[in-house]
Amino acid sequence: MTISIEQAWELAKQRFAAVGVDAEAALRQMDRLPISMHCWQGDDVAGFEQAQGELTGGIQATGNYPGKARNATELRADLDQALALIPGPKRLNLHAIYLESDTPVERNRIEPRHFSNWVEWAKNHQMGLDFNPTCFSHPLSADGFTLTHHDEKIRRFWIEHCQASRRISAYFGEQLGTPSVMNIWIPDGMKDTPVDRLGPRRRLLEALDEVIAEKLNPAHHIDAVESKLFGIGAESYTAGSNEFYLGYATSRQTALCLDAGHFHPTEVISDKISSAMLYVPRLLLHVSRPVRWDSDHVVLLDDETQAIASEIIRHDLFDRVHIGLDFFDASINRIAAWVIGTRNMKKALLRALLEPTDKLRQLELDGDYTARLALLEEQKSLPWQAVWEMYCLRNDVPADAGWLKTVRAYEQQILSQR
Ligand SMILES: C[C@H](O)[C@H](O)[C@@H](O)C(=O)CO
Ligand SMILES: [Mn+2]
Repeated sequence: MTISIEQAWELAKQRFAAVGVDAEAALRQMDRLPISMHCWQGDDVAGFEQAQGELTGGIQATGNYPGKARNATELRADLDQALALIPGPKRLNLHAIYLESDTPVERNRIEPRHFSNWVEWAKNHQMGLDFNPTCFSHPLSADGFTLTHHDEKIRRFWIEHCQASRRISAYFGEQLGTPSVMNIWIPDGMKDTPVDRLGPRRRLLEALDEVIAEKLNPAHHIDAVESKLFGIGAESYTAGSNEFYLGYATSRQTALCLDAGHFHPTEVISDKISSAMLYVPRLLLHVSRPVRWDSDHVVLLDDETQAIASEIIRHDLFDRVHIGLDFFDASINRIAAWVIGTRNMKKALLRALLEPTDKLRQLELDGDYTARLALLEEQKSLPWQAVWEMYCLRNDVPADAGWLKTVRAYEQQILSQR
């Protein structure tokens, strides 16, 4: 006998109701939690500038799976495929190098019009856009410094690039009716032990203050800053460290971006959310999967992804935490990578929404840690998957691994011809 998605859902609803959880309410909450998908998974962070150079800045996309997007039209078509296989609200996160122009445009001269096709596309999808200045893969970042550069002319170029990026971000927000989160990440650092750790950080502080000086409508644009521990070729010193940006975001009240791959190997960002939230107005998450280093593997439904989701749900941080993804795997089908990682993030959110948190909280307050552990473990095997499948059904996307067939067909018809 085959049990239908509807039948399994009815049974699951009763199982969750028995532990005090309203599964229907959980599905309603899912619609309040968009995931910002990163465009750069589709082309290995190459972008569409006229003079394309190599990927620099201490980050790497490894693998050469065929079929990567070569222009914005192809990237949008690939995104369309991925989006159609992921349930619920999504956003798209763009980098400045994904501009469209017939003639070369210097990065400090980029304008909203270079992104108008993206805005039209987002309108058609009823999606918000997020943005990032691109402070890497450029001749003026070749020596490893951008906003911290000791050469005032080069520093000015990157300040202007970030200022121009903010105006594009505000244009996204104004056009789409939802604020664009603009994240600043710079690769600046040193391979070997520096003598002067303070100078670059002081210059970064001043440069960022200039970048964010222009007042923009917070309904259109949100500033975020992203720290990092080290990059390839910048192993000994990173100017934009965790302490630097926690201080910056706290003192300037910008959003703080926590990337899962940007800390020491045993540190987890799930444990940083509750601390940072006490000091900064908003968080941006770059959910990623570091394997031994900041390797940007596809997000799994693993303990840390679950812990991140649980933190957001348990503390009702829906409106203060922006969930973005940051992985780029070039060794597998790139559309499948988006689908797997984004569905996993959403599954983690749903599982968190199906947790009997009030009961667990009470047990903790009562000091009954035995029951807390017992319940936490038992609820892992409640039938959340039946709720997930109903969510997929209602959103008209494949409930199970059936989505892979669609990706394979697209690979055969489209990707293999590139
Ligand atoms: C391409 C992204 O902006 C980049 O991955 C950045 O967010 C980062 O995490 C660098 O390690
Ligand atoms: Mn990141």
